[in-house]
Amino acid sequence: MRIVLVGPPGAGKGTQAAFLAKNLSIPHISTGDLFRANISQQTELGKLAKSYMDAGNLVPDEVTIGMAKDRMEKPDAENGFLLDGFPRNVSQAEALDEMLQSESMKLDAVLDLEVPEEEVVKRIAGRRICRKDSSHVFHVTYSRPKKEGVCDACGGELYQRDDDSEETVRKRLEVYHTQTEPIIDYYKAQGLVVTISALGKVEEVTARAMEALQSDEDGK
Ligand SMILES: Nc1ncnc2c1ncn2[C@@H]1O[C@H](COP(=O)(O)OP(=O)(O)O)[C@@H](O)[C@H]1O
Repeated sequence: MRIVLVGPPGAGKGTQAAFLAKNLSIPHISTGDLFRANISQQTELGKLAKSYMDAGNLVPDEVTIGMAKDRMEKPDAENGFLLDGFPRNVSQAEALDEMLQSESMKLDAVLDLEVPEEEVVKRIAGRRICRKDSSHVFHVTYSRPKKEGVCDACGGELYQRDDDSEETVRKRLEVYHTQTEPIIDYYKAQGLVVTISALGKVEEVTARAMEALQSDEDGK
């Protein structure tokens, strides 16, 4: 299966993607994680991306599309993938379509995670992420980790992302509305969009997503 996950920052895309990719036996490809790996390895690409990310802006398409394409061409992605954070604007969506068409492939579904705006700001400002596994996310506001700064799941160090300050979150939301949301209509025109609510427990959202993807497949 080839799936694209969309939704505002803080919708839980990364968390859901990790579970869904496991359930569906396809690789989870997150452009945000690819950028963060480049930042921690201090590559040229990482240095360039960081300035955009810290300001809450999109990294330029020239850089992003090439990086996403390289990752999708890896052997593990031959039979499918779950894209998280890509495409993030209409020109990236067009580039993805062109890339898939040239290989006679197509997307199976675009899963849209819906969450109210107030919830997003609350979730992100209080979130801490594990350095060992970025799908281990904790919210100091409600699921406080048992020991401050330590991941309950694996013992890794928890940190706050540089772009998770309230000011940057507001900018990321604005960028989401103006640049990313239009891809939902772009994909609706292709009949690919499946929308679910991202509220509730992590496992409830995963179950909702699996069910929606399944009935979408059955309906095709
Ligand atoms: N496809 C993309 N195009 C441009 N920039 C991207 C893309 N994916 C990630 N980024 C950059 O990385 C940042 C973090 O993305 P991500 O980890 O997906 O977090 P979130 O979905 O919570 O905003 C974005 O704000 C943006 O600067």
